[in-house]
Amino acid sequence: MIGILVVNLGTPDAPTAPAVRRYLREFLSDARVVELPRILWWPILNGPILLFRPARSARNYASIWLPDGSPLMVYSQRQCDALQAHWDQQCPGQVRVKLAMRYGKPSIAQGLAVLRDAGCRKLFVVPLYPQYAAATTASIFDAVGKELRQWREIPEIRMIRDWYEHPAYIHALADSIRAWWREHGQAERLLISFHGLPESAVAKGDPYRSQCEKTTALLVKELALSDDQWIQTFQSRFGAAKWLQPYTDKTLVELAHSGVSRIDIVCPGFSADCVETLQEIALEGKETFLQAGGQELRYIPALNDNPLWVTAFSQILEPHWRHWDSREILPFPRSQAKIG
Ligand SMILES: C=CC1=C(C)c2cc3[nH]c(cc4nc(cc5[nH]c(cc1n2)c(C)c5CCC(=O)O)C(CCC(=O)O)=C4C)c(C)c3C=C
Ligand SMILES: [Fe+2]
Ligand SMILES: [Fe+2]
Repeated sequence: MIGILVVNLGTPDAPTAPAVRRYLREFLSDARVVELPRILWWPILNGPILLFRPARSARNYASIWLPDGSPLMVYSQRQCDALQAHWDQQCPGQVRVKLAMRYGKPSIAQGLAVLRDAGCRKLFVVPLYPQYAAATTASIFDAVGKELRQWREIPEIRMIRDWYEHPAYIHALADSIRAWWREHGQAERLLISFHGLPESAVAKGDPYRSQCEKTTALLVKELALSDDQWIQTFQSRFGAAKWLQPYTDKTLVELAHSGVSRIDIVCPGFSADCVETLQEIALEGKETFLQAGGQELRYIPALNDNPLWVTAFSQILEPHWRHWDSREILPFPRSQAKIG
């Protein structure tokens, strides 16, 4: 049996200040996320941040909360259900997909235990981040390593690091945007917004910015957009330090002031919709743009459980399985191995 541990960031379990505080405490205590020396960071985190941010953040979560819970959890779980159904059909009984969250529940330790108990001796760990950042991807690998330190017998493991330029991912993104344009029409400008990162992380060698730029270059090429039809930005900055630029919110104002009235926004770094896309972009970004004089801002949903993404995901893993012992592993159906 092959196990696939699909890992996303994690999310509060309720849109309330206490639940958001618990979540932020765990998330922002991770030294991969905030790299300041602990002695400096601890009083800031336990002072102003955990005092004031949870209430404001909880209001943001409340504005996009779904009947079944936090969007990040709901869409990540649907994605895993769709992946499980895909492999149940391709090779019944041979693959087990399990969702885990880096912060909160279901934890990485719980996810690994479920796969072990299901008899998985070969394991993929797949962070749901197409672009590598130490703050996200490496933190998941840390947590997997930390948990496995307590196991006597560990499985054979492959960690999928990134897929920012994989043709199947680019193709799925482009197809989902084209499908959206067929249904809703195309605005004057496509804004391609990625989660931000402190500039200092890139200065220390994080490949995140160049991976985002490569994703954008491949995407606009596949969409055959000319240079005046798109713009790439970074959103969700946190704290006072300089983050990657151009900033999404400032760009929205500048575009409105320069006479652009209709914008479509897509966020290719988010595999599942969440507070950063549904609240910060689709609600707050829209308000910012309209207040600055723009007329329409439309958010193009993340890939979520789109069948295009399920196919792309299986294609991203495909070469990895082929390298595993073929006697134990299902032969990968040739029809699935082709891209396009
Ligand atoms: C120093 C702080 C942060 C870094 C660095 C950071 C990097 C980073 N984050 C994502 C993806 C997501 N972040 C999300 C929420 C979120 N991010 C931060 C801070 C940093 N992120 C905070 C404080 C929050 C919580 C919301 C808030 O209070 O503003 C989410 C959504 C979670 C959800 O529950 O919906 C995602 C996804 C990436 C990809 C990244 C580095 C590239
Ligand atoms: Fe974040
Ligand atoms: Fe945000």
